[in-house]
Amino acid sequence: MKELNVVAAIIKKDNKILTTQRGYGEFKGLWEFPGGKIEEGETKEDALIREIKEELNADIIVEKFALDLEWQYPNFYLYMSCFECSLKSDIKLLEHMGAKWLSLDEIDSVEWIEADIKAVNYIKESLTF
Ligand SMILES: Nc1nc2c([nH]c(=O)n2[C@H]2C[C@H](O)[C@@H](COP(=O)(O)OP(=O)(O)OP(=O)(O)O)O2)c(=O)[nH]1
Repeated sequence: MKELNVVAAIIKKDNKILTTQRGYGEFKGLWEFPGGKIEEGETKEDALIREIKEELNADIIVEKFALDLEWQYPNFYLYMSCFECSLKSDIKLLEHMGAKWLSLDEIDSVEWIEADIKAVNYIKESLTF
């Protein structure tokens, strides 16, 4: 079974977190944490900084490790590490079809990719703004 190693950013601003809507592929239309696959030779932090630049044309500060999650998809096994981050610049959507800043009350108002449930629970229970 193919394995994917992915990093994801829980980007915080003004007591809200950023979620982005996938613009292409099998999860098109679902909401996720921006990020992507770790490339050969990269640290997780390097990968996250690169991915956020590619997807949102933004610079971030990776503040702290949040959680690791795993998910069995029909065609691959996902390992995803999530980090709490903040923005050093504005965002511009280069790959996603939408973005929302969600307060804690609004976390369940979007349809998250099913694998993200543990990260969503982390936000509800353990996130430090
Ligand atoms: N970025 C991100 N990916 C997620 C989340 N949840 C989840 O299951 N995934 C899955 C979807 C994808 O299969 C994989 C991430 O790969 P990706 O396609 O975003 O990675 P990439 O930017 O390197 O992609 P690409 O160049 O191959 O299009 O992880 C999430 O919250 N954020």
